[in-house]
Amino acid sequence: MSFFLAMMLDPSIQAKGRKEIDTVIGIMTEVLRWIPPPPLGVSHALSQDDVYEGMYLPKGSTVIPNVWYILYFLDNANRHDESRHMLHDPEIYPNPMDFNPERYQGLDTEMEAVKDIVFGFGRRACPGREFSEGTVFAIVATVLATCEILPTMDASGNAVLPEPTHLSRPVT
Ligand code: HEM
Repeated sequence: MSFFLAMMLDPSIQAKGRKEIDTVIGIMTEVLRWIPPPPLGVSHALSQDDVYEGMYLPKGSTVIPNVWYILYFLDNANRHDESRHMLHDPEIYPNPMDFNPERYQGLDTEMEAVKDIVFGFGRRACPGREFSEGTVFAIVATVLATCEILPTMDASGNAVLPEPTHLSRPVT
């Protein structure tokens, strides 16, 4: 849904994706960063006592990863040394609520860093990641190649653009 919303709001990105297949991965990554499907990841219970940034966390605590605004250490030397980054950190992703696939400049390291967060981390990271990436890529590429995503029109023929607002709670 985020993909269709983004394409409707900016037809120029849609046109670029249609023309240059290389940009599809950037579009796909930006869909995942812009509105991460699990904005608070998946919560876990600590199996042993832990300390995070000087805070003592006893065994059994529930930990909720704030993927939207998470603090995350990257060991990739090609990226920001010892940086912490979040999917909506304005220092890493300027104007984070703008949908801008060009922010990755086509660099795999930049795009992988987003997916390393969206799909969770450590031993319980999403086992469906590769499957999802392949499926989303196929859907995005096929839709862009065969369809034009347009907004609805009012009685006078003016485009009615949806407001990109989001709920701050889970939807059941
Ligand atoms: C865009 C699509 C998807 C996203 C963003 C996503 C994201 C996630 C996240 C954040 C977790 C929790 C990781 C953690 O605990 O740190 C997770 C777990 C999991 N995902 Fe996905 N997922 C996606 C699609 C799928 C698909 C298609 C499958 C199966 C075919 C799948 C199967 C699972 C399973 C089985 C777990 C639990 C792993 C465990 O607890 O050991 N996911 N996913």
